[in-house]
Amino acid sequence: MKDKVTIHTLKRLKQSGQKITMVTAYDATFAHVFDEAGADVLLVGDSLGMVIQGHDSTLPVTMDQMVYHSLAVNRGTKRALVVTDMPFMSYQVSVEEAVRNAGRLVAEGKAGAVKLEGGAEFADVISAIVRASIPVMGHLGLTPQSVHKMGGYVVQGRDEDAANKILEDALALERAGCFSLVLEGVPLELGRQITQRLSIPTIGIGAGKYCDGQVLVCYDLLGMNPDFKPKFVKRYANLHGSITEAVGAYFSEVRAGTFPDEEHSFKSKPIRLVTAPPEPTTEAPGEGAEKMGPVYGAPV
Ligand SMILES: Nc1nc(=O)c2c([nH]1)NC[C@@H]1CN(c3ccc(C(=O)N[C@@H](CCC(=O)O)C(=O)O)cc3)CN21
Ligand SMILES: CC(C)C(=O)C(=O)O
Ligand SMILES: [Mg+2]
Repeated sequence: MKDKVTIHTLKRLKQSGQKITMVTAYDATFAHVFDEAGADVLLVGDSLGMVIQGHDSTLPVTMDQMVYHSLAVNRGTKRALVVTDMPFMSYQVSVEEAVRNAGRLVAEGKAGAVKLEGGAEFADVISAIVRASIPVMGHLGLTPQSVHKMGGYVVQGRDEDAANKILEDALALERAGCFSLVLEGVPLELGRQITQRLSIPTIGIGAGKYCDGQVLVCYDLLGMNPDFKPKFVKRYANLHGSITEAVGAYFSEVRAGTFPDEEHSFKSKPIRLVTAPPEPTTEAPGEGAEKMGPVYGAPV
């Protein structure tokens, strides 16, 4: 087996100028495909609240759900580093709760690292988790758990003050002990400058080409949702189209009676079934007989 990716692998990739590949995964089957395809990092993103659960934000996602998906992704992964998002309210209340929850993701969910959103105001939380020997990935810029504070999913750091604040936060996260950080929804030039100023690798999503790596939500890059196409998403496949075609063909064949055919059916020697048909019932139909329909409820 190819060597497992660790936080040290990622630092070496930055130092040698090689890009880091990261994609979200939520289950073992997709994780296995992405791992074999060469992902360096698999992110069990709290975006699962939107793409798996159908919510309109990531806020309702719970710790138990992140543990469940993290374990599933872990089982499908051989080489990639599995990073699991800390969900909303699992690290904001107190340092103690944050360390305990990060510990659950690693101990119960078998994550190799955790990710949390926020800047300098979370430096104490991050250093406490790192002190517990749990690697932490930061996440700055467009931080979806702050959707109400941001007033929507809006690009961050467009003016000089906002850009400087994000750079300060990035430096604070590096000092606090993050091994890497996600930069989401910031202008290309800010992505470039932060990447240049940090010794830890930056992973961009809508943060331009100068980041040390890139991450996308797997369903976005695979083209699963024709109604979701923000500027930073590139579709490398049209799974929505392929799947619609595939299940459509299946439904047509079922309706036409051409599936299953002989090739997809089990054969045996000729068999004569000897079990007698049931005796006609003599009892009066009991309560609920009506609901059972004409076959069982039929008068005798
Ligand atoms: N499927 C999916 N992909 C994601 O990238 C993603 C999620 N879900 N859920 C969690 C967050 C939410 N994200 C989002 C959601 C919407 C936009 C969006 O609509 N952006 C517009 C407007 C940007 C602006 O006004 O500044 C765009 O065109 O990029 C961006 C990021 C990123 N994350
Ligand atoms: C988009 C990535 C960075 C993320 O945090 C998620 O998928 O939840
Ligand atoms: Mg997330």
